[in-house]
Amino acid sequence: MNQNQSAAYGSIAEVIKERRSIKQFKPEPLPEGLLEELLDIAVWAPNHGLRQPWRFIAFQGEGAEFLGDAAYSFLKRGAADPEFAAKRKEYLSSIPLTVIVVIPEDPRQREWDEDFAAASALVQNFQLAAWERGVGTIWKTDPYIYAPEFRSKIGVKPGEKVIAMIHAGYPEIIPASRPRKEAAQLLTVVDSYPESGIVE
Ligand SMILES: Cc1cc2nc3c(=O)[nH]c(=O)nc-3n(C[C@H](O)[C@H](O)[C@H](O)COP(=O)(O)O)c2cc1C
Repeated sequence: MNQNQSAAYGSIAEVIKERRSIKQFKPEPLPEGLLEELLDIAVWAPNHGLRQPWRFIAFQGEGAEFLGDAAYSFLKRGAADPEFAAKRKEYLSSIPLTVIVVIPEDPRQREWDEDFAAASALVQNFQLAAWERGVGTIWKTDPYIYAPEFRSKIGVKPGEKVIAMIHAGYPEIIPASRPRKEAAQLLTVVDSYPESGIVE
């Protein structure tokens, strides 16, 4: 990477710190091809054995309406407030783009953990690449992603794990950032041989 390239969009550190989770989006759709462009960046996430365990299901346009209806049939059946269910349906239907990220469930614990971690890195890559282009996202894990009926309606296969539902679009409102703990409060540095033989 040369200096000109790095100056084009701001540093990685800036993009990481300035990205915010966006809940309110402008109605305009994202440009054609942007979804594929963002995914082609996101898939450069580290992943063990280059298993690339993920696949994606995207909803936009009338697809967003379908997604809203699928969530509504789940929400209205539960104890949830009917007004909440209707509002959620309307909200989901209005989101310019929703991407579902899934991985196969792996009966081997290590591979399963690795694939989950790799797909999480992919989701963050997607969010950062989007933010760099002025597109807001939010990573959602709403309860319906665990509901068999909702999952099968939206094309998630048995034996697949939903890692994220990513909503995306141009931000209507960018919320203020909430501070993070300083690393110094969380960090244990071992820079001498522990006398007890154990890191305290
Ligand atoms: C695994 C995961 C699941 C999340 N699920 C939700 C969710 O279901 N609803 C929600 O409002 N935000 C969700 N978020 C977004 C967080 O609430 C958000 O990242 C956090 O409030 C910090 O805000 P920021 O991203 O703007 O810094 C999720 C984030 C992660 C990493």
